[in-house]
Amino acid sequence: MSGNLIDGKQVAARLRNDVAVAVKSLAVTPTLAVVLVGDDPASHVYVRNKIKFTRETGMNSVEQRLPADTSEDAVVETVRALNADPDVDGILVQLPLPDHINSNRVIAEIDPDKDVDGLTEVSAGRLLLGKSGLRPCTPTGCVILAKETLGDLTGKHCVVIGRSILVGKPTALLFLEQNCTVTIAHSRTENLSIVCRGADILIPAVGRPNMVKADWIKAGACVIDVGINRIEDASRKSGTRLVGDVDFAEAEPVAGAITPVPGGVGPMTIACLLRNTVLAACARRGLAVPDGLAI
Ligand SMILES: Nc1nc(=O)c2c([nH]1)NC[C@@H]1CN(c3ccc(C(=O)N[C@@H](CCC(=O)O)C(=O)O)cc3)C=[N+]21
Repeated sequence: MSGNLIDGKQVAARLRNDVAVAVKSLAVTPTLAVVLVGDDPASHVYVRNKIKFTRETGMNSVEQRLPADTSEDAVVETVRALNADPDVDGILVQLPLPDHINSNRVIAEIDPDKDVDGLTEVSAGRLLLGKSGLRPCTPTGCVILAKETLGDLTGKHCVVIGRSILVGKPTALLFLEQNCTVTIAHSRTENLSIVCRGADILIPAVGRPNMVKADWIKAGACVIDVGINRIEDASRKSGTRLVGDVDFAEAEPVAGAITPVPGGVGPMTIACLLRNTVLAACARRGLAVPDGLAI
């Protein structure tokens, strides 16, 4: 491995350890509830991992598995029951939901104080207004990795490619909170490569394999690749492999630091979910943010 790799697996393992230490220090055991509707195999793998890590960090997990033909009303009722359960600190509704269910309606039902994905309107509003609240996991993971690499981010030019509600917009706001100068670039941005080349921190979050080329990157820049794209690869047993939005082979020699895919932002997303579960458990009880979990 080259010296400029940002090891997301290692940083995530450290954060999970910090979470475990924080959990031990609490008088209560935080509980994460995961709602999984249907039988999408990828979703089942993700949920299994989330539950495994939740238990490894000393927390409780409750799993609500519902069949694919569950009605929207029934999913809403499930969320309401978890809202009302005082033992549940965090609620995660695994996305995507089956086509006949309106995800927005289901997410809107989640108690914002239990919204460990940071997806509700109230969570988004709190982030925009700079109020305390639960922040989305992938964007938080990006900030932690950038600070791990660069230290204080004040004054750095951060270019986020992508304006999604899940990643692009909240990522821009979180880096603004770190006193960065933030540009949100997207599919309609003119001279995209030149805009990106101005970045001290470049964060592609588009979902297009190998889109970001070497000449989009300022020499020495920190590149945090949010893309997780499965592409065909006949040389693999599975016939596929994961790549990011960055053409890694080209970009790696130019970047000062760069996250691989897999092993970059992905593991941080799950670690930040665990962190949010502890933060939710503390905030609901009026407790301060535990040592080691502040950003
Ligand atoms: N309510 C909700 N919240 C989510 O946060 C959420 C979701 N639904 N639905 C699906 C997406 C996807 N997602 C990932 C998390 C970790 C990895 C991850 O750890 N990836 C590994 C590789 C895993 C592999 O090999 O397949 C890595 O990048 O190293 C990937 C994807 C969270 N999501």
